Amino acid sequence: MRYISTRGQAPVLSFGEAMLTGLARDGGLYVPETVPVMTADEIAALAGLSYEEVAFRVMRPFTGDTFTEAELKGAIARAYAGFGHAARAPLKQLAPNHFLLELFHGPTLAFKDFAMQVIGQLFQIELAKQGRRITIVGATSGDTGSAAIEAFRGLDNVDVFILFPHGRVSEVQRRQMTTPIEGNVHALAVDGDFDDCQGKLKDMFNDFAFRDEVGLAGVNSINFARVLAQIVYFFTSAVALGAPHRKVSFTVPTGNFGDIFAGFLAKEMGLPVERLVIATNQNDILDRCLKAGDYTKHGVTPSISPSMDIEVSSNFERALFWAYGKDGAAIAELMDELKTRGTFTVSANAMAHLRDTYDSGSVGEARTLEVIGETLKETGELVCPHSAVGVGVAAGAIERDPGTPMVTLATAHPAKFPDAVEEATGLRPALPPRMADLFERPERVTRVANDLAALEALIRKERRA
Ligand SMILES: Cc1ncc(COP(=O)(O)O)c(C=O)c1O
Ligand SMILES: N[C@@H](CCOP(=O)(O)O)C(=O)O
Repeated sequence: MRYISTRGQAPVLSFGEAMLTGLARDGGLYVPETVPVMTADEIAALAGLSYEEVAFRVMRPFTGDTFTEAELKGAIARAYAGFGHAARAPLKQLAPNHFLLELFHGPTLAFKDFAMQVIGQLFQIELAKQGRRITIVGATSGDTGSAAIEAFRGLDNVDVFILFPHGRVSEVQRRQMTTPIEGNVHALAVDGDFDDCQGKLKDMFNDFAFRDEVGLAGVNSINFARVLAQIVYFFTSAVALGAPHRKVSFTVPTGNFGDIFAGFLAKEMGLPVERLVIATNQNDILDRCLKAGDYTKHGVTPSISPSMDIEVSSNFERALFWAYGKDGAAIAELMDELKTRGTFTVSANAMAHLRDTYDSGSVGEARTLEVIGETLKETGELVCPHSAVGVGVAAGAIERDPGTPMVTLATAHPAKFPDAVEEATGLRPALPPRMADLFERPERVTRVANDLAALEALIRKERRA
C-alpha cells in the first residue's frame, strides 16, 4: 500500500512512513493511492464481531507491511481497553429511522479518542523499532489536544506541544489539556483562533530546517492514520443497522472534515452509504461551499460548539483531491488561492462529484440550544452542542429521504460543554467520577503570540533533546 500527497509533489511513502511524516513535504496531505475494497460478504461477516475485531479487519488492508498482524491486533486491543462502554461506539435510537452513534466513551470524552488511542500505540511500536524520538505538535479547537495528551503523556521518546486558541475552548477542554502533570506535555494558549493554530502548525511542517531538527510529527487529522481509525465506526454502526443489505446515511458534525472524510472512505471501501451529510454550526463555510460552489472565508465567529469553529477545513483538501480526479496540481493551485486570496471556486465537475456524495446544512446558536432541549424532551438523551448541530441538520436530511436509516454522530460528551447544556435544559451534566476533581487540579499553560518564530523558539527550548 502506497501513500501519495494531495498536491502530487512529495515522495510516495509506506503507511508507517506516512504516519510518522505527518504533512507531506509539498504541503499536501497523504492519502492511499488506492482504497482497498471489502466485498459484500466480507462486510456481512462483520456482524456480531467485537469493535476491536472490526477495527482490525477494516484497518489491516491500509497498513501494508508496517505492522505484523499481532502488532496491529495488540495495538487495537490496548487502545480500546480503557473505554467506558463494552460496545465502544454504542448506537441509541432517537426515532424510528434516526440513530445516535455515541463516540464519547473514551478517556477524554470525545470521538478523537477512537483514533488517538490507536495511533498512540502504533507510534510507540514504530518508534521503538526505529530507535527514534519525536516532537509532536498539534493544533486543537478543544478535543484533539486533550486526546493527544492522554495518548502520549509520560512517554520518554515523545514531547507533545498542543496549540489551542486562547479563550476559545470550553473550561473542561482547557483543563483537560492544562492539568496533566507529565513533563513531556505542554499546553500552549495561542492569541488567535483555531485556524491560526493549524496554520502555524502547517508552517512548522513547511519549515524543513525546524521540522528535521526537532523530529516534528503530527497527530491532527493531517495524519492519515487518524482518519483511518475513524473509518471503523461507520462500519460497526452501518452493519448493526443491516449493511451490506441495507443502505445507511450519516450526518456528521463537521469542522476539519476528518470525520466525514473517514465516512467517505468507508463508502469507497464498499459500505453502502446513501448520503454523507455535513453539519456545520454558524461557521458554515462548508455548507456554503456545497450550496454555492465557492469556498470563501468570512472570518470565524466563536460559538457554543467551539470545536467546530473552523474555516480552513484541512481535510476538505482530501475530498477535493477525489473530486478533481486526483489531480495534485489542481489542488495545489486551489490551496494557494485560499492562502493568498481567502477564496477559491470549485469547478462544475468537481462540485457534481462532491454533491454526488455529500449533502450539507448548518444550525445557528439559538437553534442548537433548542435542539438540545427538544432532544432531551423527546428522547431522554442529553447531547453536546456539536452533536446537537448534527441532530438539527439530520432532521432535514431525514425529511428528504425518510426511507433510509440516518446515523448522527454524537462527537462529544455533554459534560464537556456544561454551560450550553444547562442553558438549554436546566441540567448540568456531571463529569465521570475519575474526572470529578478536574476543577481543583492546578493548571500549567504558556500563553504565546500567534507568531511562528516565537512558537518554534519555545518548542526548541522546552523539548527534551
Ligand atoms: C466535538 C467535536 N465535534 C465535531 C468535530 C468536527 O470533526 P472534524 O474536524 O473531523 O470535522 C470536532 C473537531 O474536530 C469536535 O471536537
Ligand atoms: N475539532 C478539532 C480540530 C482539529 O481536528 P483534527 O481532527 O484535525 O485533529 C479539535 O477538537 O481539536
